[in-house]
Amino acid sequence: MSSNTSTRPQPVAPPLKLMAFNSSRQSRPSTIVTMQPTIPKGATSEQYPDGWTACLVDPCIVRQIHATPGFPRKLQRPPKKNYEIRPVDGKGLAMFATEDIDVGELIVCERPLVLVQTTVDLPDQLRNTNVELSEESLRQAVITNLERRLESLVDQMDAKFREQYLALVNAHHDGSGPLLGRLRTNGFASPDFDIPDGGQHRFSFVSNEMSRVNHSCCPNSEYSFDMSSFGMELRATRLIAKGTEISISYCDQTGLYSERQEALVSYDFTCDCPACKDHVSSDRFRKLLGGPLERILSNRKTTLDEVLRWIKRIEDFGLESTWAYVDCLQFVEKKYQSKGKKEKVKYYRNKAYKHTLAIAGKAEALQSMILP
Ligand SMILES: C[S@@+](CC[C@H](N)C(=O)[O-])C[C@H]1O[C@@H](n2cnc3c(N)ncnc32)[C@H](O)[C@@H]1O
Repeated sequence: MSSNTSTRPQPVAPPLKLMAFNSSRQSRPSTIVTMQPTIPKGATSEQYPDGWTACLVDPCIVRQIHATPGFPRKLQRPPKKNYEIRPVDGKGLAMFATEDIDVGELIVCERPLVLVQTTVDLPDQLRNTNVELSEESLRQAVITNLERRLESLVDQMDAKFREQYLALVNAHHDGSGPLLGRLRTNGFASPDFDIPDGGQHRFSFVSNEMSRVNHSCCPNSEYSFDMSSFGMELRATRLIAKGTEISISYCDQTGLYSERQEALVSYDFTCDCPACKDHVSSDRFRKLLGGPLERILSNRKTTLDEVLRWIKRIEDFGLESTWAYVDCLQFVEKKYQSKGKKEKVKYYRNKAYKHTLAIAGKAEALQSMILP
């Protein structure tokens, strides 16, 4: 997810769309390996209740993961299970709150089933051929290649995790193959890794329970990734009342209706969230979240009341998972600070912290408390 009002790095992203395939014949081949970090060969899922991740990535990525301070920390689980997964009309399975869940509260923390580098080079036989191939043929060749690699990866998974992966939904009927289709339907983009070739590589995580969270353009939760525990974390971005469906956004929720529709096409459903139902007013507001709000927040003359009204409007449009919202909260905190209103400062600081925690995870939230 990206924000129009902040240049801060966004460590998480929505579930993947199939990546821009590298169709350059000259490109350097990347070595892709299959491995399971830190888990001894032959280990079973019973021995490792936190699970582990089958990786289909360049070996240098595995080295980077291993070099993360504290890796592999134990997963931080919520103190009590606060959700259930059950079918819902027209959406397949869905995740529901089984009690009220507060902003910033952890809902799910799980180790991904797979981590896959989704930008892959052309198979050797195609790279070495002199025959000109159409973009579509190249795309199909890369898809087939990745499907084969995924077959080998899935074959090596523990039986329980393999079963979980194969039970996921595949919404992609465009020649992706059953394993790549599942990756594309359920994948979450990972944080960036440094690759020595300097290329723009992309990675995708798939996990078990979190894959059951459906989409909304005004979601009530957000995903982040904690590298040291290698855990995917889902937290509430507004109060989720018991019985409410838990949702995330699969696309940039600050995008306009037409942009969101386009981004969602490959998931094979029509979004009927409030922003899509009333797209005229939601588009009008979303257009303001970019440049106009940014200018308002950087203008010294902007008043506290003005930004408090913005906060209310962002909440009315269900956009609390955006950086625009956090930026407004931090603006208000600073204004109260300049007025010496300690209680208000504490309140808004805590609110900004909880939202940053939900959007970007603990490391980023702690960092935001330290920064002036
Ligand atoms: C990541 S899966 C989510 C869990 C899925 N419902 C299941 O049964 O496992 C994504 C798929 O769920 C369905 N889906 C997600 N959000 C939806 C929504 N707002 N309305 C209808 N279907 C949705 C679509 O079929 C989509 O391709």
